[in-house]
Amino acid sequence: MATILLVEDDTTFSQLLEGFLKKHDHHVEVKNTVKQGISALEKNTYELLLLDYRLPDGNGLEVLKAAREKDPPPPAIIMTSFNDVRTAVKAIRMGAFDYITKPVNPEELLLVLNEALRKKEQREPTGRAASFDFIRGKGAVSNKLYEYLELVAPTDIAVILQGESGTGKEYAARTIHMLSKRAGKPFIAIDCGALSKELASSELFGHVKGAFTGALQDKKGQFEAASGGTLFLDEVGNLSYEVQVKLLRALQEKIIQPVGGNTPVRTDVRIIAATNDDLLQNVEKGTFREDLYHRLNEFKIDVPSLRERGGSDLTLFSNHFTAQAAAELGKEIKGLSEEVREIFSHYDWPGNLRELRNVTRRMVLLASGEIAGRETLPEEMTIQPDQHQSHLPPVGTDLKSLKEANEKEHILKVLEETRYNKSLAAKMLNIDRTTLYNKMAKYGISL
Ligand SMILES: Nc1ncnc2c1ncn2[C@@H]1O[C@H](COP(=O)(O)OP(=O)(O)OP(=O)(O)O)[C@@H](O)[C@H]1O
Repeated sequence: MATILLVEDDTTFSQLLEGFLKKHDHHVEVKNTVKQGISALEKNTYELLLLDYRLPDGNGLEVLKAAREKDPPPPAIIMTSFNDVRTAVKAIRMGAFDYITKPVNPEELLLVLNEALRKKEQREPTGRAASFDFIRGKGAVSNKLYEYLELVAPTDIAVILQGESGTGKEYAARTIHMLSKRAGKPFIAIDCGALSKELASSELFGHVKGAFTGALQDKKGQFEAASGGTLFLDEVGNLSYEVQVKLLRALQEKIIQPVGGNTPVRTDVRIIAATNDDLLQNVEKGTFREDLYHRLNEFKIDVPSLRERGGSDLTLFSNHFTAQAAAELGKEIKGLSEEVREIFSHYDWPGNLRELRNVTRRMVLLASGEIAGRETLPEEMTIQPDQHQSHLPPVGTDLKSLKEANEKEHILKVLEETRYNKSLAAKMLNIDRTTLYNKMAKYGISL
């Protein structure tokens, strides 16, 4: 049983959810606005947050931000529409545990919720690396990734894993740990994006009683908890300058100093850092210390996006996630239909493996036969570009309309040529992805 804060403005839906969660022995408190959500967080402690993205006075990310001030910050799940998957990706970067797309399927929610609560427990100090199903992939790009993981694993060098959200950086870090001589010791993952400036030092290095208001007793930090093992710093670019200085010292001198304490403590941890951003750019912008960058960057591994992994990996991963969801949900699903595979191959997966896992899990939940078909896909994934064309007003004869019609036609052509790989299409069109998305929205192309 967990105490859950649900922030959702649709009252009918929130009542339904509340009833459903209560039936599963959870205690639920419902708030309808960002303001109410933040004020509830100030007064009470919750084990999990369930946040609607669009709220009348703002969005769920604002509540998420306020939750980072809590020690420890509770895991949060964002509920969002499929079209807002990019927002969800942003939420994950800000420390959300996961997202689910609306309309929310209660069984799916329960699954994600239990996973979040389980993971919360695992993250408590001294947790060993939990067993996990790591799929290597079989395309050339995936082989290269695994080769690098194997190569660095037996050493003690610091590693930066760079890749888009949901590409499997934490999984890659766990793999390095499991293949290393530290495998028998703890693997501790810290989501630096989820820590406030104030809490980050105490979370990493610990504190002594009385160090600040609320420090009621000595607390060991994660450096000590991971002793002999591996510390995974996710979204390392989010650490404040002050914490970066302390981290550098910990890495260089292998000693840490708990907040408010005078006695240095020796540490022995291997650091693996992950980032979505190009940290070097952050160095140039002055938001990330250059000396720390070099210290962390003893070896850098690019974790490929799902688009880059190629079709055979897409099949491999979707089979894996389908089987995984079928086992978890006790359903007899054998696979996905050919039509679904075709749609998958045209979609560009901005949320990468996490999004593929979420989409397949939902499909397994909704499927009634042995094969999950097109009808179980989120509707937005099944719209063809030519369907949009028929909805558009007829092309005018003025120059502006002609130019736009040409532009639209050209974008569609390039999208087709690239099999709807939007990154590649943007490259070919010599525009950035955001511009391409804007133009697609303008012309009603939404594959
Ligand atoms: N190699 C893999 N084999 C099987 N599943 C994987 C693998 N990599 C990732 N996944 C799945 O994708 C999900 C997201 O992976 P992970 O959390 O490692 O991504 P990430 O890159 O660290 O994300 P973020 O940047 O948002 O922190 C995992 O929970 C898991 O379900």
